[in-house]
Amino acid sequence: MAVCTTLHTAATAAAQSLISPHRHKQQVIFYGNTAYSPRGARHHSAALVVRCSAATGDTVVIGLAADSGCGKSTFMRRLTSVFGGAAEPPKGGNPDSNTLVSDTTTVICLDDYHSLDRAGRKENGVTALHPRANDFDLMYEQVKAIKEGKAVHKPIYNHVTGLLDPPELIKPPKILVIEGLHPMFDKRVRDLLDFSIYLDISNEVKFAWKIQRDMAERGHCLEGIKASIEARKPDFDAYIDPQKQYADAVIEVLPTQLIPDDNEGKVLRVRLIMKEGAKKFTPVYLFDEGSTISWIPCGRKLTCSYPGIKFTYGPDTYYDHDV
Ligand SMILES: Nc1ncnc2c1ncn2[C@@H]1O[C@H](COP(=O)(O)OP(=O)(O)OP(=O)(O)O)[C@@H](O)[C@H]1O
Ligand SMILES: O=C(CO)[C@H](O)[C@H](O)COP(=O)(O)O
Repeated sequence: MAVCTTLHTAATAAAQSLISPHRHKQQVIFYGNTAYSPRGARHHSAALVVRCSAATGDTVVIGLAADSGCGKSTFMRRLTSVFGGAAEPPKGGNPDSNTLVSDTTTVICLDDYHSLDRAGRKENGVTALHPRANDFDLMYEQVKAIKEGKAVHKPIYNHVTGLLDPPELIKPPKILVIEGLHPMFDKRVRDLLDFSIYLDISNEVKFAWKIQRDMAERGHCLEGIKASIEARKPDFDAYIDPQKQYADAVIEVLPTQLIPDDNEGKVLRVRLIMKEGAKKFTPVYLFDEGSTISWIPCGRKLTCSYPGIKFTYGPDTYYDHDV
């Protein structure tokens, strides 16, 4: 249950509240000469702002799953800015904290629930993707507590040292995002999620992104990155990839089909797969439900080799459910 307030910038006195059956919080801004309130009332030359917050005050929890180097941080930065405010590490805390806090949203990285540090994983011959290297009991207890409005002391996995650092305090935000390798792996944690997203990046694209990032920013050599990708593959297939069947939305990023024999990888094919009947969210469409758009630039006018754009919509099935 959410309480929503609509505010009209050209009619400041006109503010009204409504109760929505959806519990998630959102701010929707409609611009234009004519704006419609959710009840259908008409307002001219106004910007309509709808602000919703949970009537019960509990935290909305979003899960974002993907393999390392698949764009979780990049996607999160965009998402938190959509929810409001710039996301920053907790002030005065551990400089190597993986947490990001904004006005509305706290993003915690599930790497913080590694139960084995870098040396421990090496000793036990397991990768960070293996369930044995992660503490799902603590993950469940802490996400549940935050969802119920309680602060927790969450551990920190330090990616610089490879060690487990002293915990940091996480206060319950309006929106909690848990991002990492396993947000949908443990059923107890999965059941706490109000919405879940899986970034499904094809191998070709994943390798290109990871190689470029790890060489430029993390000082790894090409051979080392390739070896690490190979070593993680069996655990990725066993423990990470299967989570996509549970996601409310899957974003697939694949090589383009618009450029024959493309090896630059700059143009990508993206498929947004949305589960039908997700309880708390309505589907979104690139243009409009059911529409397909194709744009081919005129070769005589353009000197570049861009292949154009295609937006295609269609119903499908994915892991036995309608999408
Ligand atoms: N949407 C995108 N389009 C193009 N490149 C992208 C996109 N998202 C991510 N990348 C590239 O992939 C690299 C890895 O992305 P990012 O650091 O967000 O991944 P990550 O999943 O958070 O990784 P890790 O878990 O290892 O920290 C980035 O440096 C960026 O160059
Ligand atoms: O898959 C990963 C998620 O980010 C990391 O490899 C894992 O967290 C271990 O980190 P590091 O390589 O820094 O020891």
